[in-house]
Amino acid sequence: MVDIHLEGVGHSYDGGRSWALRPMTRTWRSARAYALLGPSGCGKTTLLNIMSGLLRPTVGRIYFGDREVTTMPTAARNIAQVFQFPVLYEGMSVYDNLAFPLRNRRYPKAEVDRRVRTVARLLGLDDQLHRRSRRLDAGRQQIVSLGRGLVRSDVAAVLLDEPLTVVDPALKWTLRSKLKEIHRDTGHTLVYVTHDQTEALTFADEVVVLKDGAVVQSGEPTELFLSPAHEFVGHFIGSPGMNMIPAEVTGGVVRVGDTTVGRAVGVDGDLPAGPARIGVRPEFVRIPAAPAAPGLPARVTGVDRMGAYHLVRADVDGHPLVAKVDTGSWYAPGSLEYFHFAPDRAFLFRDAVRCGVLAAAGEAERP
Ligand SMILES: Nc1ncnc2c1ncn2[C@@H]1O[C@H](COP(=O)(O)OP(=O)(O)OP(=O)(O)O)[C@@H](O)[C@H]1O
Repeated sequence: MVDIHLEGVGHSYDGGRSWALRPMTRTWRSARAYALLGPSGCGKTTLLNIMSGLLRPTVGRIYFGDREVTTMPTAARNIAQVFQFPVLYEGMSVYDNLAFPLRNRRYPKAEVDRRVRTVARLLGLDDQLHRRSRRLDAGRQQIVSLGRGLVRSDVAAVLLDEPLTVVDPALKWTLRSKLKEIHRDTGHTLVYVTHDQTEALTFADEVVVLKDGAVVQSGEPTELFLSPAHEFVGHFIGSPGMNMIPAEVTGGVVRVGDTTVGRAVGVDGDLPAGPARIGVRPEFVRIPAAPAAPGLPARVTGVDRMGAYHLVRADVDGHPLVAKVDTGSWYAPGSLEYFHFAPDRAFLFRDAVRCGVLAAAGEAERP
C-alpha cells in the first residue's frame, strides 16, 4: 500500500472554459478510509476517475508512492474499483466471481479459498457461494461486486463510487459496518464517493467535502461536525444543518441587531469591523429557563416533535434559528425566548469561510 499524491491535478471537460475539478494538491494516506462527500455535480466521480486512470487530468501529476502514474492506464495502477451498479460475470458462481481477481493475480489456491471465504462471511454471502450470480437480486449482486473489490489485500487502493446505491436501505447499515470491519482487517486505502452524509460519517476515518470542484474542508467526522470551516460544511453535514445569522462586528464586539451576543476572536488575531455571519448548530443553541445573561431574543414560530428530541424554530429579524432541545421542554409558538450559544461552538464566517469564533461577552461589554 502506498500514499496517493495529487500534484496540481485539475480537470476541464470543455477545453479549459470551466473546471469540473479545480487544480488541487492533496495526499491520500496509505491504509486510511476516506469518504469523498458532496452534492451531485461537485466533481466526486471526476476526481475518483482521475485516481483510477479512467480519466486523464487536464493539468497536474499523480503519484502512487514514488511512481508517477499520470499517463498509466487503470490496469497498470493496481487498484480495485467498485461502481454504483454490479459488475460481475453473471454466468459464474458467487465463489468464482470473488475468486476471479485473486486467480488472475495467481494467488495460491489455499489463499484464494481463505480470502474468498473470509470476505463472503463478512458480507453475509457464505450461503450463496455456489449460486450463479445472475440468480441473485440486484442488491446481492452489488454486494458480490463489493466483495470482488475488497478481496485482494495487495492493491494500492480500493476506489468505490456510490457502491450502496442499489442496496436495500436496511442492509446499507449492516454493509457500512462490515466495510469498516474489512478495512480494519485488510488495511486497504479506501476512497469512497458518496453524497450521503450518514454514509460518509459512519464509515470514514477522514471525510473530504467537495463543492464546485474544490475541497472546502477535510477532517475526521467529529471535526466537521464540531468545527466547520466553511458554511457549506455546516449546511451539508448535520440534520438540520447549521443556523446562519447575520451579525455586525464592531471593535471586537458581535451584535445581532441591537443585541450584543459575544466577542469576536479572529482566526488571525483581531477581526476587522464589518458584517459577518454567525454559524451555530442547533445542538449548541440553548434556551435557559431563567437566563443569567440576557441572550438573543427571538420569537418561537413552531416546535417539531422528533421523538428523541424537539426542534424549536424561531425567528431573529426574519432569519430562522433552530434549537435542538430535550423532549421534556415546552415552548409555545408566538412566545419570546432568549437564546444562548454554547461557548466555542458558534463561529463567525465571512464570504462563507470561517474567520473566527464567537466568545462569551465580558461583563463590561454587555449592553
Ligand atoms: N463526460 C463529461 N463531459 C462533460 N461534462 C462532464 C462529464 N462528466 C461530468 N461532467 C460535468 O463535470 C461536473 C462534475 O461531474 P462529476 O460527475 O464528477 O460530479 P459528481 O459529484 O460525481 O456528481 P454525481 O454525484 O451526480 O455523479 C458536472 O458539472 C458534470 O456535469
